[in-house]
This record gives sequence, C-alpha cells and structure tokens, in this order.
Amino acid sequence: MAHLLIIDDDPAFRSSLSEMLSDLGHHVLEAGHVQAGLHCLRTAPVELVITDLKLTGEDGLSFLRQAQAIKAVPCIMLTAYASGSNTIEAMRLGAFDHLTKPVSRQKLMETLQRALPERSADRESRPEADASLTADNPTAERLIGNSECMREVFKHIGLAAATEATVLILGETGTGKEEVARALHRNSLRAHGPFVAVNCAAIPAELMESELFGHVKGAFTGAVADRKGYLRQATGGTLFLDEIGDMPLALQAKILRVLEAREFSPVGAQTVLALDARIIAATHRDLPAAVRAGQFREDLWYRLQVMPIALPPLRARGEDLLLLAQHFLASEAAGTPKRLTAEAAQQLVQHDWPGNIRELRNTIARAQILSHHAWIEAEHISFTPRPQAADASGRGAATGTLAETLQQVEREMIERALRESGDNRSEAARKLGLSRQQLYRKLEEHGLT
Ligand SMILES: Nc1ncnc2c1ncn2[C@@H]1O[C@H](COP(=O)(O)OP(=O)(O)OP(=O)(O)O)[C@@H](O)[C@H]1O
Repeated sequence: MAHLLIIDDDPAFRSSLSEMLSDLGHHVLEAGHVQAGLHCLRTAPVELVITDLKLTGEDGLSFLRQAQAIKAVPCIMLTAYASGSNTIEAMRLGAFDHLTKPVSRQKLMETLQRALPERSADRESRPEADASLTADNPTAERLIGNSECMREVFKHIGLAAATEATVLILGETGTGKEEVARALHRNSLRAHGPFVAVNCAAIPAELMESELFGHVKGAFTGAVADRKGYLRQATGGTLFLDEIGDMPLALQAKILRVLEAREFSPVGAQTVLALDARIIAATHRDLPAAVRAGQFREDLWYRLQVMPIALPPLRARGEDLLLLAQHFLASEAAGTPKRLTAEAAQQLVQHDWPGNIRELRNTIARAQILSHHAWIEAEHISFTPRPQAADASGRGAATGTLAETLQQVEREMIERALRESGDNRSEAARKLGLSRQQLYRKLEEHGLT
C-alpha cells in the first residue's frame, strides 16, 4: 500500500480514479487545485502524485515546478490534452510519466509498479530543471504528434533535455530529426545560447576540419584570416551535427576526441580550447551497417549511444498523418484553412510516404494551390515520383545514354570513396579497386582535382 495524491478539478473523475486506486489497495488523498495539492504534499506522507494538466487556476506543470522544492515524489501527469510540448515540458520538469485520459486500470497499475519501487532516493539525484526556461513558453505547437510512438519520443526529449548528454537522433529522411534537435535545444539549460546546425554531408571533406574546429591565419594555403569554426560558434548552446554518418573517418576520430576530452584545437593553433556546447548528432543511415562496412568508427558509434532517439517513419505513425496534414493546412492558410474530403484523406492514408513529413508538407502545399475552393479533393493530391536510387550498376538512374549513365555512376562512386576515406586518395583508390595513377586520371576526367 502507498499514500497517493490525486489532483484534479473534476470531482467525478477524481472520485472514480480514487475508487480505482483504493481497489488496488492504496490510500488516496484528493485535491481540487494546485495549492490544495501542495498543502497535502507538505503535510501528509504522500509517496506519489497523479495530477491533471489543465486545472482551474494554476496548471499541473505549475504543480510540478513547485512540488520539487517540497518533496521528491514521483508525479504522473494525466491529461486529455496531451501535446508534444506539454509532454516534453512535464518530463523535463521531472514528471515520472505522462499519460492520456481516459487511462485504463491496466496502464495505471503498470505505471504505479514502475514508479513506486523507485521512491525518492533515486529521484533526489536527478538534476533540477530550471523552471524559468520554458515556464511561459509552450505556446505554438511545433512538434505535432499524438501516436503512441511519438509520445515516447516526446518523453525521451523531455528526459534528455534536462541533461548534457550527447544525443543521437535516428530516422529516415524527413522524419523530423532537425525539428527534434531544435526541441531538445529549446527545452535545455542552453536554450538561451545559439543552436548551430551543420550538415556534414554538404561540406567537402577537405574543408570539414577547419569548418568545425576553426583555423588560424596561415594554417594552410588560403587561410587568409582566423576562422572561428562551428564548435566555437555554438559556445553556450548546441551544435547539431546532421548526417554524421557521412563524416569522413579521419574526422570521426577527431570528433570522438572532442566528445571524450571536451576540448579541441583550431587547425594550425597551439592552443587548446574547452568545449562549451552540447552535441546532438543525427543520421538517416544504418550506422551499425556502416560500422560493419568499416565506414563508421565503432568507438564513436558506442560514444553516441548514450541517448539515442529513434524517430518512426510517417507510415508507422497512424493517426499523426491526418493530424500533421491538418496542421500544415492551417499553418499555410491565409484565412480559414481548407479541409480534406474523405476521399482525399483516404489517398493520403494509402500512400507510404518515403519522404516522410517533408513529403507530406509539400503534398499539402501543392494541393492547397491546386484547389480553388474550401475543400481539398482527391484529384488535388498527387505524389512526387520516388527518386530512383542509383545502385552500383546504374540501374534505376538511367535517363541518358549508356555511356552518360556509366560516367555518372563512376563519378558518384569516386566522390563517395573520397568522402569515406577522408579525402585520402590511396585509401579511396584501394576501395575502388584502382591504382593511384588510375584514380588521378579519373579525377581529372571528372574535373574533381
Ligand atoms: N513532428 C512534427 N510536427 C510538425 N512538423 C514537423 C514535424 N517533424 C518534422 N516536421 C517538418 O517536416 C520537415 C522535415 O523535418 P526535418 O528537416 O526536421 O527532417 P529531417 O529528418 O532532419 O530530414 P533530413 O533527414 O532530410 O535531414 C520540416 O519542414 C519540419 O518542420
């Protein structure tokens, strides 16, 4: 038996929940608003709190903020109005879990079982979240999603946000990895610092080191002035390394060193600078497969595994699809948002969304333009043809003559080999099964020198 406190301004809900918990053998206290709940926490031997989010007067998040100063007890947020931002905020403020109403007896039992053995000792060591950071913040909902899998993602964001842990975000292209990185930053203790996003796949391998670490004047030909580099630009904030799976191996070793030692040196400098930025990385690649293929360092992979967050593809997000579609219709509308007919919604549901949320956003934008009325009909929905990935044989990429296609595939393979070998030409030649001379000739042919 444990002493539980329920805070809810709906007396009927309070008493039915109280009955359910008493049936499970617990001693239950009830409060109708936040201050009454805080009073119980001060005066009674409360071991766990279940609080509603939307209450008359102060809300459940306000209870969480104030409760921390009184007693460390697990708090479960229960709401009919779950959103990405209130889930993240509740978890960041130390909530044990965030459940949606109506809650089943089974779910409640399961959550209590997880929460109660933990009691207070464990929780006292959790870093206190800075309540001032987002106290007035969660206005516009930026991360849409109500599906069970996204609610798990929001909880992980909330838990990770309050820490300094390096986070690795995994997910197919367009699933919202950058959006999640931004949410982590917004909800972190570094929210007032900069958020610097770097796309590792877009920077030429030979420039990447100086782009990240900076350089001093004269460090190499062309270094005509000092350059700060992204690590220093992110001081006090967050550095988001997007597409880390495309980082050349040589640089992966350097980033690992930065993560371990939390210090780095600009190219050509003798000085060592302390890292004062949180690193969040993301990739759409299958990193374990890249590790097996020798394209990604195993030690860096383990180092990034501290706090992985895997984003589900849109086709696995069920109800979120139409929720997101409505969100894009509303956010892009000048006046009253257009509505989807049942047939148009059906079209959306049947598609498998290889480009995920980005593809949905573009599909909705296109439908919005094509429809001249208040409704979006099925005929306004069209999907972008899926780009055919060029495999090593060039199949699927062929639009020109055979010779053109072969040239194109050759060029892509050379670029990839150079990227993956950190621009080391001997290694790239080995990967491609060419001699160094043959590779040099090909580089010249393709204008890649
Ligand atoms: N949960 C969400 N709610 C609303 N919009 C979202 C959500 N997730 C992603 N988006 C939108 O979808 C688009 C793609 O998101 P984002 O750029 O974060 O994806 P990504 O996984 O980083 O893509 P890539 O792998 O190509 O870098 C953006 O316009 C973003 O604002």
